[in-house]
Formats: sequence, C-alpha cells, structure tokens
Amino acid sequence: MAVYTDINEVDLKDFLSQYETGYLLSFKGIAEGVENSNFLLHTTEGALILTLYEKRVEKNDLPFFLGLMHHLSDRGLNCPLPLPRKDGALLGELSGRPAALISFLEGMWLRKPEANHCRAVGKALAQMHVAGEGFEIARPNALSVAGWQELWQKSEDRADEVLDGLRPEIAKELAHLVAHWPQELPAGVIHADLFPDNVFFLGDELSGLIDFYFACNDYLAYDLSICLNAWCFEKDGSYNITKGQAMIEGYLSVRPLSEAEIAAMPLLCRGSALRFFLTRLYDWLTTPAGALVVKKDPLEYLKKLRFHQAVETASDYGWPQ
Ligand SMILES: Nc1ncnc2c1ncn2[C@@H]1O[C@H](COP(=O)(O)OP(=O)(O)O)[C@@H](O)[C@H]1O
Ligand SMILES: N[C@@H](CCOP(=O)(O)O)C(=O)O
Repeated sequence: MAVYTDINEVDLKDFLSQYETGYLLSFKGIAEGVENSNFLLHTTEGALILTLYEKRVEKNDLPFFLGLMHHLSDRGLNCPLPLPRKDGALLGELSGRPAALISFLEGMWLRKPEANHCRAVGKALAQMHVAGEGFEIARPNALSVAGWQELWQKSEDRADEVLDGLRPEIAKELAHLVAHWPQELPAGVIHADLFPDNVFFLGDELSGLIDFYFACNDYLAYDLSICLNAWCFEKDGSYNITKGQAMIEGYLSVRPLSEAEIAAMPLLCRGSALRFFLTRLYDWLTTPAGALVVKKDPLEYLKKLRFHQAVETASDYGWPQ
C-alpha cells in the first residue's frame, strides 16, 4: 500500500474548501502504487483522486506533470486531469506535502494482460508520443544513464546481499550501457513508466493512461522498450513473442520507427531493464521494514536484463521482417 503521509478529515475538508468539488462524503487510502500517497475521495459531485507527492517527485517538476496531462487530454488522449482550485492553481498543500486533486478515471488495470491488450497499449503509447508534440515544458530524464550511475553508487556496496555476484555483473552492464548508449534517436515526451498498473481497461477496451510522474523528454523508442519489458514477459521469466509482436504492431499502426530506432531496440531494452532493476534494488535496500508499500522484486528485472543481453536484433522481440 502506498500511503506514506496520513491525512485527517479536518485538514482534508480545509484543503477541499479551496476547490469547487462539493462536500466530502468519505475518503480512503489506495492500496496500490509505489511513489506517492493516493486517496480515493467521494464527494457529493462524484469520485476524485487526491495525490500527495512524495520523495522521488521534485516539486519543481510538478508543473511539467500536471501541465502534460492537460496537454495530452486536449489532444484527445484519455488521461486524468488535475482540477484547478478556485484561485486557478493546480497544486496545493496538505499534511506538509504538495498535493493535487485529480479527476477519477474509470477502468481497472489488468492482472493478466493478453496479446490484444498489448496491441492496445502499443497503440496508446504511440498516440501519447504524437499527442506530446508541442508541449512547451521540457524535463530531461533524471533516470537515464547518469541517473542509473548515481543510483548504482548508492546501492553497489550492498548489492551482493540480494544475490551473490550481483555487484560485478551490474557494474559490467552499466559500463557497457554508458559506452554504447545511443546518441541521437527521435525524442519527445515519454511516459517512462507505462506498466500494467498504469493502464486502465473497461472490459477489453483501453480506457486511459495514468501516473505521469516519471514522464520526461527522452527517446521515444526507449518508452516502447519499457513497455516490452513491463508487458511481454511471463511470470516464469520467458519473453512472449506473440505479445511483443502485438505491441509493436499496435505502436507501428500510429507511428513508424526509423531503422536506427529498430537497430537500437536490444540496447534500449537492456537500458530500461537496468533502470527498473536499479530503482527496485535501491528501494529493496532502503525501504524501512513496516512501510506501507509493497516492495517490488529487483531480480525480476535482472532476469529480463539477461534475456536482452542475448538478443541480437529486434526480430527477437517480434519485429515484423
Ligand atoms: N485518476 C485516477 N483514477 C482512478 N484511479 C486512480 C487514478 N490515479 C490513481 N488511481 C489509483 O491509484 C493507484 C496508484 O496510483 P499511481 O499514480 O500509480 O501511484 P504512484 O504514483 O504512487 O505509483 C492506481 O493503481 C489506481 O488504483
Ligand atoms: N513501475 C515501477 C515502479 C513504479 O510504480 P508505479 O506504481 O508508479 O507504476 C516498477 O515496477 O518498478
């Protein structure tokens, strides 16, 4: 459960008095998510999400995230919208944290996605990339190569506590990625965390994307590599090429990829696997026992990383020949 900061009814009612939201009927912490504290509110005007921004979210980045949701929604992408306060601000403060009220998006995330869902996600990702064009604020990816090196420096001394031999293995991989990371690929606004829990479906129809709090400017193909990692592996660690093919086809139905992007895909997949391995490893080693959050297993991403190390061309992911 991700509720790092508690709220009480008195402070919440005071916070809500700054909005045109009707009266509070009930609220409860949401038992999902990793980064922020989220609450589901019921008001006389309907359901709302209250988000309190926590440790990994920089307050200076909030205008990017909140503005991006408006930009994407204005261009037809289904995503939640931050509600303005009576004074027009999108951001307030509650229990000492920056806080926003976000519109409620109908739908559920899928515990067992199939290939048709992967196709829909590929398509929605490409639609997001197209819709992101023209967004006037830029945010470099804090979790690209330099960010990985910083995270690794904070974890490497204790890495072998998680698995024997992890320290040299990851050091070698990081050095490889630093030396070979692509220098010039088509870039734009990426979601950067489009995992199954951030995509809602109503039945088999994709109803929207949530959680833009890692969004940033980076290579568009890197975002696709994140989705291949997050959606196309089975629980036993095997890559499901049918899902990969469907996701790639869905993406290509909206936005073509250049030869350079396709050739870079194995390396991009290695990078995105390492990125999630490193944040998970850091959280694994530093989250205090008893914290109200479900820690995610870094070794799941080590297995994925090892798979990508053996991949030679994008056809191994299901790329059309
Ligand atoms: N706009 C929304 N509409 C409906 N549910 C939401 C919305 N935003 C968040 N949630 C719920 O809160 C959970 C955690 O949200 P998320 O943004 O993924 O948190 P975190 O940033 O902490 O990872 C989601 O899995 C979902 O159940
Ligand atoms: N998707 C990341 C963790 C971030 O969690 P989210 O709830 O913000 O999607 C991972 O799986 O490591």
